[in-house]
Amino acid sequence: MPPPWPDTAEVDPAGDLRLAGVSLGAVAEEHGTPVYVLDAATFVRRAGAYRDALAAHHAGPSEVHYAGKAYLSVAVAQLALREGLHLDAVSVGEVRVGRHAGVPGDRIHLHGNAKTAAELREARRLGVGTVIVDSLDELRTLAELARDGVPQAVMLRLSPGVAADTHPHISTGHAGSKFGIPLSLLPDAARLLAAAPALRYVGLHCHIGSQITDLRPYRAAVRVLLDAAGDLRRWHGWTTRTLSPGGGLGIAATAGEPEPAIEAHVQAVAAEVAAGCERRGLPQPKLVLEPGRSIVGPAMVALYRVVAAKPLDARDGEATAYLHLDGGMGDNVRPAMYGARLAALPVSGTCRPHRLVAHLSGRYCESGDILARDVHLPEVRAGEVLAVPAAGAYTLSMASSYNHVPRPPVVLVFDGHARLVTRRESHDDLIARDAALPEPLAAGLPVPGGPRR
Ligand SMILES: Cc1ncc(COP(=O)(O)O)c(C=O)c1O
Ligand SMILES: N[C@@H](CCCC[NH3+])C(=O)O
Repeated sequence: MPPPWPDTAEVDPAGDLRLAGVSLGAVAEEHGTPVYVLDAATFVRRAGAYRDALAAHHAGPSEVHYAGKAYLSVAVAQLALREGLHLDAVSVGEVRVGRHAGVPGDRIHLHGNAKTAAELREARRLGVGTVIVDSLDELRTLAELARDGVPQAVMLRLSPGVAADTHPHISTGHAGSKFGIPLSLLPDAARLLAAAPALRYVGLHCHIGSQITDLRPYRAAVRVLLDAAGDLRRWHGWTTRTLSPGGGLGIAATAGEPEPAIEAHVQAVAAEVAAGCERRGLPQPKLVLEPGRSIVGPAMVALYRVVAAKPLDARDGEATAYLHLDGGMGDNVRPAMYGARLAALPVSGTCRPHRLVAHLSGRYCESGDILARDVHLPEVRAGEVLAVPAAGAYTLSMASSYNHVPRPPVVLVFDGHARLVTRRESHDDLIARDAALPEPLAAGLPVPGGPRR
């Protein structure tokens, strides 16, 4: 099937949807719904496309750092590692998943705009290789921590002042962004670094945003990084060994949406780095890219069961009905938060003619919990299972247990096999953190300072 479906998606002769040879209807029966299904082959092909394109188009060394914020689990960290990828972690929690999965500390970069001293200390204890510093205060904190005698490799995250055409919530490199060190503060950052002998400057980073389909802003961002590399060389004689223009490549989530090819993106970045270094007389750095969405997004399909089909009194847009699903904004907040558009098809009788236009409504107690509007579908009845493609990125990683609904499981499919790699959260998991009302209050004693009874 064409994108946005995963590489191995097909409709079998009985008219049922399969992934990696596994019936999605069978996955829904065995594991319940909602359930997320991860196609290993799609993940591996996309990870490999980055790795191979970088090797082909960049003259120096290169690394692909899988951005765990898009979606991270032990199995996914291991899959990324198996493909030779490194890990971009944005919290100690993500570092721990990586380390637990067997990712060596020196293959982990730690990002984040508000890392606390405690987090930085813990990251160092866990052996994190490079810290991507986001502010002058963080540089001071790190300099203090590195007085313990353990040197620390650092990259500076710059705020490049480059606007990317994407949703404002996921634009990160424009002037005024909360992320990165403003260019005007680069001299101060360099002075702090120079005064901290335990901090080792290795390079520069920026990230202009996410779900980006126009490649031009990447070129602009690379030029800003290379100008800064030239400044640091002039001021302090430093060599920028590593250059990372971040991640952010967009994907298609519905048929016909534009999706830039991974190789074209890598080639554009590498060409700008090569030409820019030559123009400035800088050595070719190690080039790092940090894709998240463009690797895992298209590799996952979410399965929901239709709980009720509710006809509308009057047409709403094109839709004549709501299909109430057993999931929604708790497992995929993207439509509510960014206006993301999603597609869907039934897993059985997938090729039936489209006779229905419906809104796919989530189960959460919010009017805004609509997963997709005006979706063209076959006549779907209550009880049927729908598959939503391109569901891998920023869905489960942003999931909540709103309404005390447990978060869904993940089933990995490969070569005719299906394996549960993350179990469903249970009601016991959700209750486990709660303590009962303290004894005196439970016994009805008055609360000091509270109203008299
Ligand atoms: C620093 C950094 N690197 C990489 C990424 C991954 O972005 P994406 O998942 O859009 O490729 C992000 C998220 O936007 C980020 O903030
Ligand atoms: N959560 C965002 C992406 C955030 C990128 C973080 N730097 C999304 O779903 O599109």
